[in-house]
Amino acid sequence: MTDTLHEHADPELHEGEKLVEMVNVGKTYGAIRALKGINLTVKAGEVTCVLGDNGAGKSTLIKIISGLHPHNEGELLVDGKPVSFSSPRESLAHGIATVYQDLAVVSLMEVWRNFFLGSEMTNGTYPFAGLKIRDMKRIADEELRKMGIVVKDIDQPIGTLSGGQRQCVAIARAVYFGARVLILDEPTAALGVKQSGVVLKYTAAARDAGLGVVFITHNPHHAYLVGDHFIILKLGEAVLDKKRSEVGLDELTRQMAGGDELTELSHELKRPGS
Ligand SMILES: Nc1ncnc2c1ncn2[C@@H]1O[C@H](COP(=O)(O)OP(=O)(O)OP(=O)(O)O)[C@@H](O)[C@H]1O
Repeated sequence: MTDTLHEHADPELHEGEKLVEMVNVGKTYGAIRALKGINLTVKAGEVTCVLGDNGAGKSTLIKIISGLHPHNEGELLVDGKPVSFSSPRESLAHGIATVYQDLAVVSLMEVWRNFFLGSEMTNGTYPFAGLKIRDMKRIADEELRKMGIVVKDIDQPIGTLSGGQRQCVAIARAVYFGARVLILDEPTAALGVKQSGVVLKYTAAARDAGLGVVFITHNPHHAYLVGDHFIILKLGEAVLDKKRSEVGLDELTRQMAGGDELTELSHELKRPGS
C-alpha cells in the first residue's frame, strides 16, 4: 500500500454508500463558466457515467474531483465531509484514483515496474534500501491475473502492450493500492471495439470489487454497458440526470446526439419535395 492512500478515508466499502458527492458545484475560469449547478453522487459498487461532447465540462469535473483545480461554487463532499482539494495528492489521500486517457507510464519499463511506479517495495533503510524485485513481480502478476488480465511476460516493457491492456494495468494498480473511487477519463476513446470491451470488463470488475467508479465518455453505448447512473453535460450544465431504471440506451443516444436540436436540424435540412 502507498502511504498516501487512506490517510483520511475509511478503508471499508459498503455497497451503496455515498463516497463522493457534488452539490450544486460550479467552476469558472476567469470570465469563462465551465460548470454550473452540478449534482453528482458516486456510490460504492456503482458506475456513474458522465457523458458530453467536446467542451461540455467533463475534464473540468474530473479536475475538481482529482484535485487539479478547486471548484469555486457549491460543495464537494467525500465520505459526507466537505473538502476542497489543493493537489492531486490530497484527492489520492482520500482514496480517489484517476486513470487518465494518456496514461503516465514509462513505455520502456517493465509491466511490474510500472505497476509499482512511485510506490516501490523496499527493504532496509536509506542509504542501504534495496528494491524487493521478486515480491513486486509476483504481486503485479497475481493482481493482474486476479482481474483476469493476462500479460505474456511481467518483464516485458509496458509500451509493448495494447492501449486497452495498459488501461487495464492502470485500473488493477489503482484497485491494488486501495482506491475507493476510480475516475476513468475516456478510457475507451482511442480504442477499437475489442479493446474497448476489455476495458469495460475491468471497469465492471472494479465496480464488483465495491469501488465507486466515475466513467467519463462521449460514447453512450459504452456507458450503457456498465453504467448505473447517467449524467449528460452540455455547455457545463447537466441536461440529463437519470438512474439506469429511468433511461434506456435509445434516449441516452438521442440526447447525446443532440436530442431536440437534432430533430430541429433535420427539419431545416429537409430536401424540398421529400
Ligand atoms: N484552464 C482553462 N482556462 C480557461 N477555460 C477553460 C480551461 N479549461 C477548460 N476551459 C473551458 O471550459 C469549458 C469546459 O471545458 P472542458 O475541458 O472541461 O470540457 P470537456 O467536456 O472535457 O471537453 P473535451 O472533451 O474537449 O476535453 C470549455 O469552454 C473550455 O474552453
